[in-house]
Amino acid sequence: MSDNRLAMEPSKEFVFNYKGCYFAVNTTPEHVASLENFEIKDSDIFITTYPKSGTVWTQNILSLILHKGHRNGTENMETMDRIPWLEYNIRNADFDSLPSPRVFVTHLPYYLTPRDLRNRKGRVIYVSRNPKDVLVSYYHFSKFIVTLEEIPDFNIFMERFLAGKVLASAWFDHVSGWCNHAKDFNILFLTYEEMKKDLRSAVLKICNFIGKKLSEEEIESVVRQATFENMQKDPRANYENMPEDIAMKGKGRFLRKGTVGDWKNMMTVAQNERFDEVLMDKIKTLPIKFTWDLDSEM
Ligand SMILES: Nc1ncnc2c1ncn2[C@@H]1O[C@H](COP(=O)(O)OS(=O)(=O)O)[C@@H](OP(=O)(O)O)[C@H]1O
Repeated sequence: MSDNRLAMEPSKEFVFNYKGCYFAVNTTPEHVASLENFEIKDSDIFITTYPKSGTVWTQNILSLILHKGHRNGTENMETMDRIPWLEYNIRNADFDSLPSPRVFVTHLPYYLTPRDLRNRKGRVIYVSRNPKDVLVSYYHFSKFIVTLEEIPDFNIFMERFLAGKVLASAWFDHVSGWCNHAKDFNILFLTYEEMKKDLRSAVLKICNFIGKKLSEEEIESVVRQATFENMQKDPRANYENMPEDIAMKGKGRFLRKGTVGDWKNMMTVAQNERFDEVLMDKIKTLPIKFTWDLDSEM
């Protein structure tokens, strides 16, 4: 294989492909396959995202909404124990014994989710983010998380991202798959940018969707603790106590910048044109309208 083609292939040391989707090697094809039959309860909630789209943010919001002890700081439970990863059950959580409503987090494409979920059982909160910011966030993340292949050259990382040769595969396939099959799910769509613009409204939408009534004061407390600045200071929200096998290499932070439009600080004019050439026509077919910076909407 030529050097160029080699550079495009994700290393098998880090990922495997299962039914057209790349997974990190800290799960197994058997575990992913078993999820098809995973039994869903009506009260279950799934936070579903493509990587770097606001997953941890939404996890923290759900923890704050659902758990008084999390909200008032009397409980100190790690986010990944409170809301475990469905396809990466790294702490071997017993999913059956989680208190109701159980909340899971996942990067699964729609077609690999549990069958019950695809029959409108349980609830899905799907959060998406403009893909240029996703790309830049993903690039920085891959430099400091042990389980991701580090690709120092941003050009190569971008080409892999555009070709779907990264963990969770192609951004467009993920988002369009979920949008096109929305009717199969009981689903709420949110964007990172709307959360950023008006966090309170996003929190209220989530409360309404999951049928949780909170007082004004409680809502205020959720919103306050879910801001970027306050989450950065919260070790639970900032994933400071990660297990060693997925820990950080020490060059970055989980909550890095938390802004809309950071891609402008990273992508050259040529890279931006290349990105648009590959993805922009496709993006325009999506029902979600992305915000590229806080002053402009598509
Ligand atoms: N409260 C709050 N406000 C604004 N932005 C926030 C917040 N919490 C997390 N983030 C940003 O979300 C990005 C990480 O995305 P994910 O949590 O989806 O990453 S992961 O897929 O779970 O690895 C990552 O984005 P970047 O800063 O652009 O890298 C985080 O900083």
